[in-house]
Amino acid sequence: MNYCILLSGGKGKRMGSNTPKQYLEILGHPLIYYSLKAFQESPLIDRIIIVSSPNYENYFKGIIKEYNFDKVYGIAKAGQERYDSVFSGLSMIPNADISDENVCLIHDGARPLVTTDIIENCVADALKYKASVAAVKAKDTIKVANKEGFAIKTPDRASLYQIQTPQSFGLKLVIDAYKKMYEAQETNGVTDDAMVVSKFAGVDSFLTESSYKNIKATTPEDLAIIECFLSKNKTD
Ligand SMILES: Nc1ccn([C@@H]2O[C@H](COP(=O)(O)OP(=O)(O)OP(=O)(O)O)[C@@H](O)[C@H]2O)c(=O)n1
Ligand SMILES: C[C@](O)(CO)[C@H](O)COP(=O)(O)O
Repeated sequence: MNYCILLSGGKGKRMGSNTPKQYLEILGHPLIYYSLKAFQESPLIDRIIIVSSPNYENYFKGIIKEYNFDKVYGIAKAGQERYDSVFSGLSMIPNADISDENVCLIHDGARPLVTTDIIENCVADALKYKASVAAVKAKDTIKVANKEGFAIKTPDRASLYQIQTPQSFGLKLVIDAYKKMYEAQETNGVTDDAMVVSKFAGVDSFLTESSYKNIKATTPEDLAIIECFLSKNKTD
């Protein structure tokens, strides 16, 4: 039984819009619709848990019915931070399914360009390596800055990757790691799930090759790029 935790509980401060970015409409649908559809269509995903603010529960109930998104197992309540929302989603999984034979893909609802191929590769690598993160090689030269704003180091680009979602793990592994993080009260600076699994379960994630198109809507200019790729997908 493979799960997807689809995160839709953020406020999108960096986007600066009144509506949280995952509900902004592009080509007739809110962004969140596109990733929900991709997970619904993946033959490797059995159940989807959406994590959202209660204000959007009716929106989800509506599209689940309209588009027959019958893999949606539940809608969990979003937390204050991304990691709280992830744990809220994980907490909905029944004990009987908590085994590393089952994998859980954690996905940002603000990444609408995830594909069934990316999902397939993530599931395969999570089963093979226990932990996988979708990633692309950094294309730009990356500098490390000092506090005064001067570039002081240039890490070797060959070892730098931009990390995306899905982030995929054996179910027991990821749930145990999250529990340990809360027990230790060490949540400072946690921006993704691979960090939690590495620090609290000692398992490093395999970098699963993803696509440069799988971008996250973070700031307003991302929306034009996403619209361009989504419209291309429609005509391909
Ligand atoms: N408390 C939170 C915070 C984030 N997310 C989700 O996690 C994903 C990635 O987070 P990010 O891009 O940081 O979203 P926001 O927190 O909404 O953005 P910002 O940091 O600009 O406020 C998004 O799909 C977002 O909806 C969530 O479910 N619950
Ligand atoms: C998980 C993530 O999408 C990986 O790139 C990211 O860390 C989400 O949060 P951020 O605040 O945009 O870093």
